[in-house]
Amino acid sequence: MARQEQISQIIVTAQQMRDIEARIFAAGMPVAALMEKVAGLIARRIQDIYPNVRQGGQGGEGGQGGHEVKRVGVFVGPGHNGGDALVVARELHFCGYDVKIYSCFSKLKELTSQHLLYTQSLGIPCYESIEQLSDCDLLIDGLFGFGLERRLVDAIAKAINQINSWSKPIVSIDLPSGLHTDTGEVLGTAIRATHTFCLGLWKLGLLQDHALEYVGSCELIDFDIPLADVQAVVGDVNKIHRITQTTALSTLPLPRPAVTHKYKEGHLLLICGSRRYSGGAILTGLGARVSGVGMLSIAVPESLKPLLVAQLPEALIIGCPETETGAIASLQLPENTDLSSFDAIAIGPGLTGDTTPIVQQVLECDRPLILDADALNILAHMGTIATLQKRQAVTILTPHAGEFKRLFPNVPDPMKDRVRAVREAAHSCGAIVLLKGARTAIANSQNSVWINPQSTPALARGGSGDVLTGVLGGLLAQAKSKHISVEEIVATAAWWHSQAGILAAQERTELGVDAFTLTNYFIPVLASAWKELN
Ligand SMILES: NC(=O)C1=CN([C@@H]2O[C@H](COP(=O)(O)OP(=O)(O)OC[C@H]3O[C@@H](n4cnc5c(N)ncnc54)[C@H](OP(=O)(O)O)[C@@H]3O)[C@@H](O)[C@H]2O)[C@@H](O)CC1
Ligand SMILES: Nc1ncnc2c1ncn2[C@@H]1O[C@H](COP(=O)(O)OP(=O)(O)O)[C@@H](O)[C@H]1O
Ligand SMILES: [K+]
Repeated sequence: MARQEQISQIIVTAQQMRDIEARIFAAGMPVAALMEKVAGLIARRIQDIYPNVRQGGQGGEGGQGGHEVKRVGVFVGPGHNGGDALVVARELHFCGYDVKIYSCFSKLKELTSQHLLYTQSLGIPCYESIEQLSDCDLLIDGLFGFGLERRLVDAIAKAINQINSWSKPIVSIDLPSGLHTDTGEVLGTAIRATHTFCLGLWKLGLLQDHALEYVGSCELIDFDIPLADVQAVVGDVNKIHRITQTTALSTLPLPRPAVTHKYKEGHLLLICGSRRYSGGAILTGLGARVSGVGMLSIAVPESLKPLLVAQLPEALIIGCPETETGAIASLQLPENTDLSSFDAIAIGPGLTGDTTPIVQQVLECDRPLILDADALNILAHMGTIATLQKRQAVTILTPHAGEFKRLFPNVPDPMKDRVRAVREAAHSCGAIVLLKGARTAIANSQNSVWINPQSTPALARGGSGDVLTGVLGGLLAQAKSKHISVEEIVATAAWWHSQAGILAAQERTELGVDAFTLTNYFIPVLASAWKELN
């Protein structure tokens, strides 16, 4: 696998980044040389996106003409994030931008202090009041990077709030100042960046939901960290993986073997729907359809059968006896079939809370199982950890934050640190847990985590989770004879779902992605990614 791809799949904490940095320095790389290299890359990227108006705007984002600027304001903090910013300031000055610096710290790290002296010798003005930078067209945030651990208060907090109030484009170096590098938590206040140039390796905090309002569009500035150093620090356990197109495509059941048949390509059973929530069953079925699964059976209350047959003519619709409320009363599988006949089972969407015996029965079977929606709430009532401890086969839970809290009342609040929460949850119950959100996070019981780095708020709509359950079920069923880890399959389903949402939103705006429409975008996304690969 190409180096760039390997780097793009890694996510680190602040401590891991410090350890990696220490190895590079111990091997002989001078600190100043590394700063020079990194900041040079940042300066070049800034010139691409924000070309200097004096040079007639030759560059531009992606070379197509960017946002021209003349005056650049650079905010300099006390550590090496400030040092990076000063090197950027100097380079932009030499490229003809009008650069002004703000720095209000009495004590700077040695290297940062030297760079400040040199910029002053070049005649680049440095101010202690941010007001002097209010007329700039572009702002560079080099206040704090991964060294920030304490809350921002007093003058610096006030300055950041004021900078945000100007509504100017802001480029943050490494991460928006004020965000915690690991949790993405706002430490008092934080810069609201337009672009974040993350240095070297993806920092975990940038991939946490509550950081998203602050990070703007993120890109990685690769500065050739040796993979051996990364591997030595990150290791293979407790790893945090960033899901990419490459990992997703390598997991999908493509190409198919030339000689195969429908049962070899997986038999999925969906158990879903009720008289009240019939749509959930349809959407889950349509999700399963796009996965390409060989055989699809869907157990629904008898009264829903005609509806499901009309929507999914290729599926075997199993009409089950229903309760007075129109929920499935008992699973009435076809003759010669029991739950062990299926390669995977997904249960939950639209079931209602009246199906506890069904959920219990399914939990007792030895098939790979996905629990979603109402099945999760029923599991929470049964006692998540005690119930799941009895299971031998793979279990996947796909809660949103509300369901998550009901399932795992003793795990720290996912609103604060979703990655820690999902990790502790998976560890405590032995299942694979997919915590839905803007940056869906998946953990297994061995503390490994996968984060889906791109998505769209267009997916924040009723029914889009049902589609995910169907897709995931279909992929899981197809994986039966292939040596693909279940975690990778779950990660791939999350990636595919988001990419379908992104494509749909590009074509139809963020308001045009209802769950039914979403199902039409899975195959176009896959077709273009597959074409790119081959
Ligand atoms: N690793 C790499 O590969 C590379 C790293 N590089 C760059 O180094 C950056 C990390 O640099 P860093 O370690 O110097 O920390 P940084 O984030 O600048 O700030 C820490 C300073 O802030 C201070 N401080 C903290 N809290 C505070 C508060 N609430 N209020 C006020 N002050 C507070 C704290 O002071 P102290 O705690 O001692 O009081 C300390 O001095 C990294 O993000 C990247 O940009 C590149 O140059 C090359 C490649
Ligand atoms: N802001 C967002 N950005 C990206 N994806 C989102 C956002 N909000 C929700 N989603 C995704 O939309 C889906 C919603 O699922 P869920 O809440 O279970 O809905 P439902 O049960 O109605 O189908 C999840 O896959 C989730 O990750
Ligand atoms: K910063």
